Amino acid sequence: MILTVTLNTALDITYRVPSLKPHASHRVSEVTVRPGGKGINAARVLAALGHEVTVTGFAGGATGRELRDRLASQAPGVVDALVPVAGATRRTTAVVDARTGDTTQFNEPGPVVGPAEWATLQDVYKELLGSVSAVALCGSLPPGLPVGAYAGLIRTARAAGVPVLLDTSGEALRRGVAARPDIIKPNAAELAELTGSHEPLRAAQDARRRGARAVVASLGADGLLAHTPDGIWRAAPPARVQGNPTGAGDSVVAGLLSALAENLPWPDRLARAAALSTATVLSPAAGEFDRQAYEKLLGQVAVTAEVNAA
Ligand SMILES: O=P(O)(O)OC[C@@]1(O)O[C@H](CO)[C@@H](O)[C@@H]1O
Repeated sequence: MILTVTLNTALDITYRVPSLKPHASHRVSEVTVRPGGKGINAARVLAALGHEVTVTGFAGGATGRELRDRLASQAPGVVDALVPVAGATRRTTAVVDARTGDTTQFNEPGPVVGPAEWATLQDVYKELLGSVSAVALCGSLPPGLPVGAYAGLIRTARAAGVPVLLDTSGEALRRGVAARPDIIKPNAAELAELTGSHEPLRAAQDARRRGARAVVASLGADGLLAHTPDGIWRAAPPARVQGNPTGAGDSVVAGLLSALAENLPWPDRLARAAALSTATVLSPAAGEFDRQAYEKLLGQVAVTAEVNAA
């Protein structure tokens, strides 16, 4: 069983408009609503790959109810261990410009989580850790939670002997890295913010020095860069694809955990993660991927070892 934690879950709304223009009124040609937030997206991909997966995090209000209903109906195989909160789960809106293919994202802050709710979440998490082989901690923190929330969850996972992956940003990432997670999965901007370096290889090395055991950086169309105790690799998909990139990073997380659960070596983990990520861009909504494209891409991702010159 794999566990994903999304402290700031979201009802994900995707609007498709013919052409997005600031200051203009738009007719939305297509609306997609999905249970979301980064860990929930990763869990949906893991379940589609055939893994047993449980999600925890917070859900509250009418949006939280809708999220849970949709999880039951749209995410078969994902076990719901979400913790109720008094505040309402946020909505996040992605607007896809059909002309350019560009996506613009609006993320609400999320409900204020109180100390008693946070304590309940930590109890549920500790109990779940007893029956999982790996855990991913994903996304932003809702207001009210301590900025070291993920760092605490990482320490708990380490004490339980469960491999832990962290995918967050800003100060939560900085504190989390210091708690020594097994893997972090920043994008280029998050890695640069953490380390002050815009050179991904140097930045990944620095992030490891700060405490991450392995770093897998998602570099958009340039694919993945992995800096690990076993070596350094780049994984590049065969070509740049057009589509909705929302959730592409969550599919990297799913690919890494899926291959970790099967005990695959790093190059195979990276090939799976890069293929899933690209296949997610080709599907209309986060948490979903084009299976045919994924299977084709798996054999086409180029994974190359890099010599560490630093
Ligand atoms: O505010 P966060 O937690 O950083 O990001 C939230 C979010 O934009 O990330 C996912 C795509 O990765 C969406 O499903 C979700 O709504």
